[in-house]
Parts: sequence; C-alpha cells; structure tokens
Amino acid sequence: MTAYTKNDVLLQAKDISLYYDDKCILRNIDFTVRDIVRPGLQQGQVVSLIGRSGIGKTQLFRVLSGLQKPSGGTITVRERKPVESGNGSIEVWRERPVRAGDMGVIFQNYYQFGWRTVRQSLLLAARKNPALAGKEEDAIREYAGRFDITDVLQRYPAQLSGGQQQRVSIIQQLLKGSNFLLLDEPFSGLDICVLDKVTELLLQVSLSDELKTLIIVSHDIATTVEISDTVFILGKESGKEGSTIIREIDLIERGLAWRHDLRQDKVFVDTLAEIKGCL
Ligand SMILES: Nc1ncnc2c1ncn2[C@@H]1O[C@H](COP(=O)(O)OP(=O)(O)OP(=O)(O)O)[C@@H](O)[C@H]1O
Repeated sequence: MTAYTKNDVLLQAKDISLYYDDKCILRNIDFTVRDIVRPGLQQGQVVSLIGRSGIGKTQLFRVLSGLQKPSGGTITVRERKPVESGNGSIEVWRERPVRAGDMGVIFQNYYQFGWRTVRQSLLLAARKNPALAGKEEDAIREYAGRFDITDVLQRYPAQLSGGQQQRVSIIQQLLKGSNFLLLDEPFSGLDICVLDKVTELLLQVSLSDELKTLIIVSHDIATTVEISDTVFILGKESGKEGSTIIREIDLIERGLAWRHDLRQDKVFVDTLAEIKGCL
C-alpha cells in the first residue's frame, strides 16, 4: 500500500444536530476531513456520504453547504492564509467557522445561467477569485483543455450535454477557488463514457496538490466508493431518533484509494457488500 499520513484538519463537523419542529432528523454527527501527505504529493480527501433513501443525506448536505443552519453543533474549516512577515509573505494555518460561500456546491441539476455562454459563466466565476486576477482567461483555457470542454466555450447551457454541463459546473467552482466541493448525485443520468470522464476528472481534482476536499452524496455506491478514500454511512441506531454516522470506512487502509482498477478487486467487492449490509 502507498505510504501516507493524514495531517492537518481541513474540515471538522462536531455534534451536528438538525430538528424540524420536534422531529429529530440528524443527531450527534461528527466527522473530520484532513489533508493527506504522500510521497511528492499533498492532497485533500474525497469522502462519500452514503445511506438509504430518506435517511438525511440531503439534509446533511444542506447543513454542510450553509444552506441549512443546524439546530446544534459546529462546522469549522482550516485554511492557509498568507500573512506579511519581515521577510515577505508566509502562509499560516487558520481555523474558523465555516461561512456561506466556503463550499462550492455542485447540484444534481447543474444550473447555469441560460443567457450566458459557457465562457462568460466561467469568466464570472474566475473574477471572484483574487488569486486569478489578470490571469482569468489563461485559467479558463487551462481548465477547458484539461477537462475537454474547449469546443463548447462559446455555447449556451441548453446546447450542452449533461456531462458537459456537469464539467462546466465543476470547473466553475474550481475557478472560484473553492477548496471544498460538495457534489450532489454527480453520477446520475450519465452514460458510461461520460461517467468515466467525470470520475477521472474528480480523481484529477482530488490529486491536484491544491488540498481540494470533495464530499459526495450519491446513490451510486460503486462509483462513489471507486473515487473516495473514506465512506461515512448515515443510519439509525436502534431506539434512537434521528440519523447519525453509524460507520466510517477507511478505504486507504484497505488499499482501495487512488486506483483505477478496482471493480474486479475482491476487497472492493466485499466492501460494497459490507456497505449495502449497513443500509
Ligand atoms: N422541511 C422539512 N420538514 C420536515 N421534515 C423534513 C423536511 N425536509 C426533509 N425532511 C425529512 O428529513 C428526512 C431526511 O430527508 P433527506 O431528503 O435528507 O433524505 P435523503 O437521505 O437525502 O433521501 P433520498 O436518498 O431519498 O434523497 C426525511 O424523513 C424527510 O421527510
């Protein structure tokens, strides 16, 4: 197995609860996402939230994205911040509560402004990122080339396929500079060729040495597990109201992370059966 260490906390959810009136939906949700250091590479994590229908995945997704205020608990992020020192600018780590806008949310129906071309939408996103000032066009060209959408930059969203729209949405969030990407059902409705392209893209993003964290909610357990390094299973504990994380599976320890050839691997197949058994 590849040598690695899990280092600093990038995101921490502590004791999250969510009630609607007196109905408990989420209870005591705790999890931590760290940066991972491997030989020659520092990267964020790819974690998946899996659970049966109605268990609360969307609600947890909404809480993480800042769309829904939790009834209790905290979510903190750690980020690298440049500060001026006597010898110029250095980077320090800073921990703070999550803010609206920290998370780049990529919804299932990849909503784009219909009256803007892809290029115009991407330019708007790039202009929100101070790190790209003056280099917006270069960054768009680079991402478009890397993710195979150069041909559609002058098109309008209605003229794109589902897979192209999805890649545009992901690039939009990357251009904005989001370090945390929350993806809701990123694999649904894609044919097998596009599905491969999208999983490859997400793998590339996670391995990009920019500490991007991906949090994926999906019903497609096999594809999600294929690109994740950690699975959190949301479920109910007997006699208790509300859903919580009933199981965390470390796919790195099982030798299942950062690989392309998993489908036939017995450990992968057994892990899928284990996850299904928990639902
Ligand atoms: N506004 C609301 N008021 C009260 N209960 C709600 C509200 N929104 C969702 N719920 C309840 O919260 C629970 C979790 O719903 P959620 O949509 O998060 O499930 P899910 O795991 O995403 O399901 P699916 O996989 O089917 O999309 C459900 O029991 C649902 O009925």
